[in-house]
Amino acid sequence: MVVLSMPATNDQFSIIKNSCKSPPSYFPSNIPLIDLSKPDIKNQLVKACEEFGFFKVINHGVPIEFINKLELQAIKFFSSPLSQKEKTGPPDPFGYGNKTIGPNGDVGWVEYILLSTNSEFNYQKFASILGVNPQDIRCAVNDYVSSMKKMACEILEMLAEGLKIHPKNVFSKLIMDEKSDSLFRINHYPPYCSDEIQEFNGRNLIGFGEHTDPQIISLLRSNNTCGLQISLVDGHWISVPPDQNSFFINVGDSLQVMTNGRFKSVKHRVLANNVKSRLSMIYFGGPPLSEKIGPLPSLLMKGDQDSLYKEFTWFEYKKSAYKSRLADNRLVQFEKV
Ligand SMILES: C=C1C[C@]23C[C@@]1(O)CC[C@H]2[C@@]12CC[C@H](O)[C@@](C)(C(=O)O1)[C@H]2[C@@H]3C(=O)O
Ligand SMILES: O=C(O)CCC(=O)C(=O)O
Ligand SMILES: [Fe+2]
Repeated sequence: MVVLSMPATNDQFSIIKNSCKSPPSYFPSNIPLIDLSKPDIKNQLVKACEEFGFFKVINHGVPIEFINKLELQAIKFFSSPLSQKEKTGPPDPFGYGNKTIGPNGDVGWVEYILLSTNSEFNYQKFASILGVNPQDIRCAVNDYVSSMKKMACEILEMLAEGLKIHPKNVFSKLIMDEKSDSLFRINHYPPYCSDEIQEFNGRNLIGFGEHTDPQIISLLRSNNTCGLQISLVDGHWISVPPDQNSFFINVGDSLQVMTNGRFKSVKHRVLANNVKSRLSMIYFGGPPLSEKIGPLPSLLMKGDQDSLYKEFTWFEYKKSAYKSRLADNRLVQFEKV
C-alpha cells in the first residue's frame, strides 16, 4: 500500500454522505453504452452527449499492450518512496502532485502525475525513478496518447456527422492540430486507512472533488476499483461501475460551448475507497491556445437559436479556469446575459 506523505486529519478532506452504491432507481443501466465496432452509432453518440455528456465505450480497439505497459510503469512510480516521487513535483501545473489539486486550495485523497502531451515534455526525472531510459517512458506515453487521440477523433467526427455539421472534422481538427493543448493525467487513489481517516457513518472521503473538465473531450480508463460518479441533470450522483476493459468518455466545457449547450459538460467526482486502490488514466483533448471557442454558426442557423455564450480563446478560458476552484462553474462568466 502506498502511504501518503502528510499526516492526514479528518477535517482536511471533504466527506460526502454517500457510498459506492447508488439509489437503485439510478443504477447503472442509464449510463449509455456505445459499441465502437458497430456501424451507424452517430445518433446514439449524440443522444448520450445531450442527455448525460457521458458514455461508456466498448470494442474500442486500443491495443491492450499499450494500456498494460503504461499502467505497470504507473504502479511502479506510485509505489516508489514519496521522497523520490516528490522530485518530479510540485505540479506547476505539470508533474507529480499529492493531495493538492490545482493552485487554489483544493485537496483530495489522491496522488497524480499531470503531463502535457506535447512532444517536448521532459521525462528525465520520471525515467530515473523508474530506472528506465527517458525514451522508453516517452514511447509508452506516446503510444497510449496516440490511441486516445485516434479514438477521440473517431468519436468527435461521428458526433459532427450526427449533428449534421460540415466538415466532419470541425471538432477533431482541434485535437489533431500540432499545437493542440491536450493533457494526460494518471491518478492514484490509495486505499485510505480507517485509523487515520475515520469513516463517518457511511460517509465517503473525496478522492477528486466535483468538477467539469474544461477541454473538448476526456477519455478515461481505470482499473477495476469503483469511485467515479457522475451527476445527473436532476442533481443526483450515480456511481459508474468500473470496467478496466472499457473507456469512459465525457464532454468537456469547450464542446458544450461549441454545441451551444446542446451537449452537456458532465459534472463528475471520485470517492476514495478504504479497501482497494484506484488507478485511472485520463486523456484531455484540448484545442490550440489561440483557438476561438464559441457556438458553431451552423448549429445556430439550423436551430434558429441565439448564441448562449460569448466567444473566447482557449487561452482566455484556461487562464480563468486556473483562477477557479475545482467545483466552480467556470462557464458562467462566458454566458451571454
Ligand atoms: C482546481 C483546478 C485543477 C484544474 C485547474 C483548476 O484550477 C480548475 C480545473 C481543474 C482541472 C479539472 C480537469 C483536469 O483534471 C485538469 C487537469 C484540468 O484541465 O482542469 C484539472 C486542473 C489541474 O489539476 O491542474
Ligand atoms: O480519476 C478519475 O477517475 C477521474 C479524475 C478526473 O475527473 C480528472 O482528473 O479530471
Ligand atoms: Fe475530470
